[in-house]
Amino acid sequence: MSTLIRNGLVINATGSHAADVLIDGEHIAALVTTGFEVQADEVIDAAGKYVIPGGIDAHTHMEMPFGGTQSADTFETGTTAAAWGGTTTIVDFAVQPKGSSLLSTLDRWHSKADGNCAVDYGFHMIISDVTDESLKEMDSCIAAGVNSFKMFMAYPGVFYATDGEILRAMQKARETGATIMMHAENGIAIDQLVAQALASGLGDPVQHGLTRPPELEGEATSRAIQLAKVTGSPLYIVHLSASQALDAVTAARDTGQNVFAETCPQYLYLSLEDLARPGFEGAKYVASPPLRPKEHQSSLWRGLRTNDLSVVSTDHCPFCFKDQKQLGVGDFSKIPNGMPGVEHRVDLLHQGVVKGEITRERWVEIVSTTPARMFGMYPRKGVIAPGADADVVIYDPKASQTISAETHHMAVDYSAYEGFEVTGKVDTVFSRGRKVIADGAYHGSTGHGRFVSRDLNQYLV
Ligand SMILES: NC(=O)NCCC(=O)O
Ligand SMILES: [Zn+2]
Ligand SMILES: [Zn+2]
Repeated sequence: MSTLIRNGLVINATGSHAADVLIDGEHIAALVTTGFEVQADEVIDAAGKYVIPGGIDAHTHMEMPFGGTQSADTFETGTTAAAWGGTTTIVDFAVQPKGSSLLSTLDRWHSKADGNCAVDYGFHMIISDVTDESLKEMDSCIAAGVNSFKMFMAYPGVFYATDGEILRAMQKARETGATIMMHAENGIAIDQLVAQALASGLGDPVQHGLTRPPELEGEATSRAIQLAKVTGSPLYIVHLSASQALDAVTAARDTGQNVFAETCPQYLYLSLEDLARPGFEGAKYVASPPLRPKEHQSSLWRGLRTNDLSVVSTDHCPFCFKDQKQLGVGDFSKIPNGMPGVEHRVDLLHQGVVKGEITRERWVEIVSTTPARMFGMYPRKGVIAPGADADVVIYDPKASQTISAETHHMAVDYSAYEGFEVTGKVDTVFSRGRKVIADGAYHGSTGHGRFVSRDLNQYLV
């Protein structure tokens, strides 16, 4: 089956030009001068629209166990919602329970995802038990296409790793070429602040933000950077939310250290004011790190322009308001941490283009090309070029839409962006040559999505 996308504006991270895109089977076969005679089984007119590489969301949590419940999207519902939003690859986190091996964890995540995804997927591994055995098993994970490992400086007693444990994992990463991803918040200090707030009778959702001050994200980020420097390991800071943390990343990058960071749409568009909504509404916005006062947002946009922030991922980790978030009524520390977003990342970042914060090429770079490069999928993914997977989105930059739980496809009963009016809309989505979204309908199938075994990082960004 071949498809010709005619008359669109092809946007890659490196530039934009008018071209027709020929898809043959699962791959992009050619970029052709607009109007040049080419035979294809199907021809789609993309006049007035953008043709961009499918989005890559490098940070999702489908079916993730957390705080006695699990995130509401399955791999099936979550990847279908991703497709609706122009994301054709997710990288989800396999979570090692304490006492389990990394390989049994990987098997467990494969059994959840394999045969159930609408678009392609890969895995990172969360190491919550640093033992001689788990460190050895990092080699087997790498051989199995999983070469990025997340660690936590937060959540003592659950995922938390000591500085010594982090140092050992970083040494192993240095030796193997793996990437260490860090949840950088000082969990030991935060736990004290949480206990003090609860002891004073302060249980509302806004306390989640007040007990996790930005300084404690800045401190943990600096500490992770120093540990990475000592070991010579590259470091990727996940879900960076605070200007203090960004300052630390910027300073390290200015000295040439291999430190990278992602932020998330919620930190660009939502704020502590949302956590402080009346009643229990703020629970919808509980995620860690927490939403920050609004003034952090301009620093984050600046970081995206200067490439001190290289990626925007969603940290999609949805919990329903009606039952799951209610676990924390009266005690904010029991609200399951996480927010939905996998469906809206490409659109929300396009608002950065509309408002003049970033160029449209930078938009493509942030939502697709850099995650592909950073996590060993480039040039298979992240680019419109001959030979690449035909993960292609036709995007209408002029269409408008209103985000709402009434119309979204994520299996969660609220939208963090309810009522947001956005300019731009996904028109058609191809996943490895298969048309999965077109004419306002889903045409994909569960099980089309394939596991992406990722190559070791080349640090091209
Ligand atoms: N971010 C969040 O609150 N939940 C998901 C787990 C994590 O990424 O730390
Ligand atoms: Zn995290
Ligand atoms: Zn996360």
